[in-house]
Amino acid sequence: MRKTLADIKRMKVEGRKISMLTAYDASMSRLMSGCGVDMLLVGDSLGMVMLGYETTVPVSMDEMIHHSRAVRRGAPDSFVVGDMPFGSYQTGERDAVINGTRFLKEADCDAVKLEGGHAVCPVVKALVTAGVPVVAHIGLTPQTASQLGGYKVQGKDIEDGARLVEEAKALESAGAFAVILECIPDKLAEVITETIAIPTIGIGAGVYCDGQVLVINDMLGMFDKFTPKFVKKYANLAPLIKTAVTQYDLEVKNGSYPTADHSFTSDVDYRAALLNKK
Ligand SMILES: Nc1nc(=O)c2c([nH]1)NC[C@@H]1CN(c3ccc(C(=O)N[C@@H](CCC(=O)O)C(=O)O)cc3)CN21
Ligand SMILES: CC(C)C(=O)C(=O)O
Ligand SMILES: [Mg+2]
Repeated sequence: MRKTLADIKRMKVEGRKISMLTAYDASMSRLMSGCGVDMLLVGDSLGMVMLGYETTVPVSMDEMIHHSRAVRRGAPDSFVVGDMPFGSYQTGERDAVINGTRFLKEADCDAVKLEGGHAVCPVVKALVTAGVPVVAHIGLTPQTASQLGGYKVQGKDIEDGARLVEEAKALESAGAFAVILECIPDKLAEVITETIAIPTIGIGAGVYCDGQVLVINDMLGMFDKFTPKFVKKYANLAPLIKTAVTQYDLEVKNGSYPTADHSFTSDVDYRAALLNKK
């Protein structure tokens, strides 16, 4: 059964932790569905993880829709959140609603996510009014990381911490149903979590958040370009993948793959019939 918005919001009230992971394709979302994870996020991190871009900035709406549709096909019963890419909500409420509704109409997403604080509150309000549930995202906001001086921990002094608390409150008032807190000190995340009534979902924001999110390829140990401090590798697939691919290459080249076990047979004597040979 697909969770509802009310189910997610109720989890904070009842003190049950919310688990979220990214998913980018149908094979993975199919494997992940039924594991108990409350929400799948089709993150614009797919630009870096799946498409080889250096940042999330170049990711397009069409790329996000393409991957969101795949995730939905693999996990018809999961709560899926589509990450609005850079440029899809910065040009005004009208564009944000046009793009946000695309995630629901074309990819059957349950909600969208977008980055930013006070600046995006009018857009959050417009989306929610239009019927598009919104997850907010503050702290380290990768789409504007260049303005933050890179992928750096945010809210490290009291002034910046206070700003993040105010942003969280404003986003709640604007109608967001949850807030992602990325790369902020754990005790600041605790204060934000106690201050707002909607769930906080942390990534590099410590244990006091109402939920957690990670990039699936990071936690499976199959993304080795960089590893943020907050990543815990629940598996180490990279060496397994490399060993398997190396072994396949060896066996193809030495003729030990395929064997009869992996081949199809027929009683027809093809050599005699087609080549007139015995
Ligand atoms: N594979 C992957 N995982 C992610 O978590 C992720 C992406 N890609 N792409 C989009 C953003 C970028 N993210 C990042 C990337 C790097 C750091 C990082 O290296 N942070 C430093 C903090 C340094 C500091 O300020 O002390 C770290 O050491 O973790 C954090 C988040 C999170 N998102
Ligand atoms: C890291 C999460 C929160 C995200 O925005 C993404 O995967 O794009
Ligand atoms: Mg993102």
